[in-house]
Amino acid sequence: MTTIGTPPKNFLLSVEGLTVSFDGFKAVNDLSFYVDENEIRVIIGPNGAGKTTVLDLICGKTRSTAGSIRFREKELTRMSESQIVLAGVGRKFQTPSIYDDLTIFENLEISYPKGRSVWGALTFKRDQAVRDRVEEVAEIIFLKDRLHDNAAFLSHGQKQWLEIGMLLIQDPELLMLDEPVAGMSVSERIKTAELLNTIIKNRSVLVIEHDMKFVEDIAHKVTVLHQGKILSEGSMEKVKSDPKVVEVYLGH
Ligand SMILES: Nc1ncnc2c1ncn2[C@@H]1O[C@H](COP(=O)(O)OP(=O)(O)OP(=O)(O)O)[C@@H](O)[C@H]1O
Repeated sequence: MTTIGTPPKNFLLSVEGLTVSFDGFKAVNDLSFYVDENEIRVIIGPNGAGKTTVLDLICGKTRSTAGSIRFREKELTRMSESQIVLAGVGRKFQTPSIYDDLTIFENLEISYPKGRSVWGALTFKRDQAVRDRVEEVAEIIFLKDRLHDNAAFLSHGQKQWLEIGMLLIQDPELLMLDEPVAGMSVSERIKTAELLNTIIKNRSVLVIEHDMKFVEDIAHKVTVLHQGKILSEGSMEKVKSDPKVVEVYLGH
């Protein structure tokens, strides 16, 4: 029998029935959510709600017990961490993993994907393409005039931006960030919101965040997790006024 009707919408990321059980404890429990193209989605929720575990599952660091994670036409639950990166999913962890003794230029340069060059043996052209891309990314992360300084001299916030830049240079279609503004100054936080709004022209961003002011500045949609399940979902306005969210999270 054929079904006639509107085909399901093509989301960039479709998470369905996702479950992971650690010794019988379901840290993520039958979770479903959908992320659009060019969307900034923020996941919030109390400590232990399962937020980090969701990102671990998407990037392949943790294996699911059940459920599906569709990204474009690919089923990520069956792929290795490196295959998931190649498929276009970038993940930034809380602690920056930049090289302090290299310059900002060098940090970005070493993150440029190898073997993706269309120039073949024309090394000269490839080098120019890398330099152009490094400069383009440096501008987005507000570090264009610092390219030849060692990363050690950057502020905490600038180091976070550099690490975002090291992911951006690989041009991921989905970028996942775990508490990107933790420890940042107010002005750095505002610039980070600006940065995210620039980069979603070519991708979607999935962010875990506790800083509600920042969430208000960036979120197109908020997913509130509690005990591995969705407690509420929608605009910041909507979830903020949801009594369940106030009770388990925002009221504390
Ligand atoms: N590898 C693991 N083995 C056993 N339990 C785990 C593992 N990873 C996470 N958990 C448990 O799963 C639950 C969810 O943890 P998770 O770190 O995803 O929460 P979170 O929402 O990110 O919290 P926080 O805001 O504190 O970072 C916690 O109870 C945690 O102890």
